[in-house]
Amino acid sequence: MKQPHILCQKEEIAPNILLPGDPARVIRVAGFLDEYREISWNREFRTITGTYKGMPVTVTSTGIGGASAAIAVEELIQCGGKNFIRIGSAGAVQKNIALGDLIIAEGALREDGASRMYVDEGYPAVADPALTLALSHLCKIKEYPFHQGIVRSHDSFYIDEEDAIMEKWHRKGILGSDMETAALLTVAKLRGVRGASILNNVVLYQGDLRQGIAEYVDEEKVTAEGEKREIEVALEAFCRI
Ligand SMILES: O=P(O)(O)O[C@H]1O[C@H](CO)[C@@H](O)[C@H]1O
Ligand SMILES: O=c1cc[nH]c(=O)[nH]1
Repeated sequence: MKQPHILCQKEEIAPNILLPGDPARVIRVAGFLDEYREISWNREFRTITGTYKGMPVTVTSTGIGGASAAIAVEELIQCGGKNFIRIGSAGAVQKNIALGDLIIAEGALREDGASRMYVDEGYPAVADPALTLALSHLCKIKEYPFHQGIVRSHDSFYIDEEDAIMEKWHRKGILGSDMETAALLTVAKLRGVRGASILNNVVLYQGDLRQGIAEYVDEEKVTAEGEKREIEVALEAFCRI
């Protein structure tokens, strides 16, 4: 049976799945694969399945926010998905994180609505240790600048209190801000699959949010390179678990 939002069924989906937010990133991942075929594209959910160094892999875009990310993950699990790595973009919450640096989430603050509908806030959103270790090990070997720790996932970009919230989490050592990591890690843990997240920094701490994201969309050099690195590292991580 085809899943109602992602429009995929069991035999079309690999156990190892990359989750970008943006459907355009799906096709940029395709460039790293030996071969691939497009399975479906419905709403924000674009899915391809192919192989990387002979290993089957699926890539599905989750759209913006925890609500759509949770739908994608739930339906992909129904199709046989077992290991999930988000390959996202984020804004830095620390000054030492440069554009294009990678942020590996050990866990996520749950400031999103979707994960809180699943379970109380006290339940931690924790990344799978094996996938996370593989991601950081690969960044080290390749000498890609990366930072590892807690990220914050939220639901609303342009709220009046944004600067004050970032300042608060800056003081607590949070590394970056995105919108889907918490939902992915929470749903993955509740459903007994592996979830991890690696993020490409596209906005400097206290930098201009609109400008950072616009430059990333225009494939500005440093953040485009960060994206290539997170894709490469995530694909390699699947080969090591
Ligand atoms: O680039 P993606 O993976 O979509 O990630 C980030 O970018 C979007 C906002 O610009 C949000 O989805 C946020 O989490
Ligand atoms: O600052 C940012 C940049 C990308 N995505 C976010 O959620 N926040």
